[in-house]
Amino acid sequence: MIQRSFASASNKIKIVEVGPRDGLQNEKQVIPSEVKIELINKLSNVGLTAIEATSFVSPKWVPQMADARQVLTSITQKPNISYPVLAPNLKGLEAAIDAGAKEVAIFCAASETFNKKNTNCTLEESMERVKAIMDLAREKNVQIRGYISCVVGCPYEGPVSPKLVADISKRLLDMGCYEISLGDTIGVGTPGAIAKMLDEVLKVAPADKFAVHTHDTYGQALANILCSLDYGIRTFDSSIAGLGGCPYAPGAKGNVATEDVVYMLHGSGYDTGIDLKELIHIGDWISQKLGRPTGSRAGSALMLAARRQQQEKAKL
Ligand SMILES: CC(C)(COP(=O)([O-])OP(=O)([O-])OC[C@H]1O[C@@H](n2cnc3c(N)ncnc32)[C@H](O)[C@@H]1OP(=O)([O-])[O-])[C@@H](O)C(=O)NCCC(=O)NCCSC(=O)C[C@@](C)(O)CC(=O)[O-]
Repeated sequence: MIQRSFASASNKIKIVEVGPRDGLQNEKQVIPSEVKIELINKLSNVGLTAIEATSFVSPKWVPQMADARQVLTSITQKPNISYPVLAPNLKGLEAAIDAGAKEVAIFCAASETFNKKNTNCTLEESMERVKAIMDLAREKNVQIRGYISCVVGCPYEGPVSPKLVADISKRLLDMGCYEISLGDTIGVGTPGAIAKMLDEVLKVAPADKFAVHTHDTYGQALANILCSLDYGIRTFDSSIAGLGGCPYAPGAKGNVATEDVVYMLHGSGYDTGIDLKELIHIGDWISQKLGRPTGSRAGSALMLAARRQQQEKAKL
């Protein structure tokens, strides 16, 4: 049974657009840096306030992100938008700062096996890395966002304990993360599982300290966002055209599509500040660049309607 007692929170929603990073990191084809840069510049014009730009991770582990410095230093950064980047260790943080990053996201998983596969270390070693990152970040005035992967299920270990997710959240917040993004990395979560996880997590900090990051592998992403809204969560990660999938989560589908999230939220009376009409054109553009149909249902339907309208106009 889903608890609905937090439904009175604000109707303002923050979307963290993760397409340029989470969306593209797992693409097998080489994506030119210019395309990534153009994607971020286009996304900077639709009302988004946070666009995750790239990751400063080992290029041996994630070759697609090898151009992190070029991307971050070439985009046109707008003053009202943050452009966080991922860093798994001190080396990544130093490189990110050197390229001008003002916000960095660290990541770990609520599963030892996933943590090892993704970052080649145990959860405790991840915590040590985060501590080292925090010390330098504080000195350099860089904001740190924390990701926890596998918050309801792990591809290697199965269901994950909500208590463990709450414990890791508390440790990351205590170390200085300004927000924790709770990742359903493989999209196995249902509203029931998300509710159980949030019941525990919200014992350690209020809802405004958390974001929810969903993948749509089982078609549950929008339902999980709706459930999280009931718990007072107001920040959601999503990816243009539903791009994405973690390289260390076999079979995981893309992130929930930003167009679908915005369509649902606007239709339900929430305010994202995002221009959906502009957004769907970017989804269409990047899908054409990647040579495949968009992963957004709303994007696809709205583009079709827009094209029909254009054809009707041309006939007149
Ligand atoms: C953490 C490591 C580096 C450990 O990997 P390792 O092999 O144990 O690292 P190492 O310290 O032994 O170094 C190996 C090589 O990598 C280099 N190296 C070391 N660090 C860096 C760095 N920062 N940037 C660039 N290069 C680096 C280092 O210099 C060395 O180079 P070599 O001497 O062999 O030429 C590796 O496992 C790694 O990069 N992992 C990242 C994996 C990744 O990016 N996964 C996807 C992001 S997480 C995700 O998508 C989930 C999320 C966030 O979206 C939420 C969700 O949905 O759950």
